[in-house]
Amino acid sequence: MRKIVIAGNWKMHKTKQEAEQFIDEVKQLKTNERVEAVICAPFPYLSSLVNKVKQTDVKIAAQTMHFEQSGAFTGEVSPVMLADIGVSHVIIGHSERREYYHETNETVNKKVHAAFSHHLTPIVCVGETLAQREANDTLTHIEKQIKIALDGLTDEQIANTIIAYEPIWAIGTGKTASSADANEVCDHIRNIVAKITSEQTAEKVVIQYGGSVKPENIDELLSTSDIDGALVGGASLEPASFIQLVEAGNKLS
Ligand SMILES: O=C(CO)COP(=O)(O)O
Repeated sequence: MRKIVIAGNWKMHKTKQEAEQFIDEVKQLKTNERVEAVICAPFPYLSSLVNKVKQTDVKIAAQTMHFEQSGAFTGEVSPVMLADIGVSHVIIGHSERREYYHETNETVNKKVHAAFSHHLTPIVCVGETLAQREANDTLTHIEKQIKIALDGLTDEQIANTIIAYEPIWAIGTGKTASSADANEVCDHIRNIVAKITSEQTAEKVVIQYGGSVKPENIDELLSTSDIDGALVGGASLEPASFIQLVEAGNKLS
C-alpha cells in the first residue's frame, strides 16, 4: 500500500512566532505508519521548526532550493544547507516558482537530481493552466513536465519522488478539480511514470493533488484510486484545519 503524504505549503505566510506556535499546536498529532505530515515553511524558520518537531510525527520541508551545492548565487539556498539543518523534503517546480521565478522543466530536473544527492525527498509539482485545460492540452503538457522532471533518475529515485498534481486554475481560487477529474490526471501521471520505468515502480510513487484542498473535500479526493495525499496551501495555515487534513489520511489506513 502506498504512503499518504499530507503537506502544508505555507508559501510566504506567518511570522516566526506564528510558525512556532503552529508547531506547538500540531505536535501532538500522531500519524500511523502509512501517513506522513509535512510542513513546507519559509526559509528563515526552517532551522527552528526542525528542532521543534524532533520526537514528533511532523516533518519540515523547504518550498524551493537551488540545484548547485554552493557558489555565487546571491539570495539562493542550496540542497547542502537544507540537508545540513535537517530538512527532509523540498518542493520543486511549484507553479508560482515557474511563473514568477523562471523555473523551467530543465531546472526542475536539475533540482530533483540535487535533492536526491543530498537525501532530500523532492515534491515535484506539475499542472496545467486554464487555457491549456480548455484547449484539451492537459495530458500532453503534464506528460512533458513529468518526462523532463524525472529524466536520468534511477528507478529507485523515481519510486521515492512525490509528484504533486496542481492544476493552476485551482490554486487559491476555491475551485477544486472534481475528484474524478483530479484522479484521471493522477492516473495518467502514473501511466507516464510506468512508461519511463516500470508498472512496479509507478505503483510506488506517491501522487498528491493540490488546489483548494480543505477538510471538507479531502475525504473524497483521498477515496480515489490514484490520489495519495495533498499539497495544501490556504487550509494548511490553521493548526485545526491541518490536523483535520492529516486525520483524513489516518482514517484511510
Ligand atoms: O499551491 C498550492 C499548494 O502548493 C495550493 O494552494 P491552495 O490550497 O491555497 O489552493
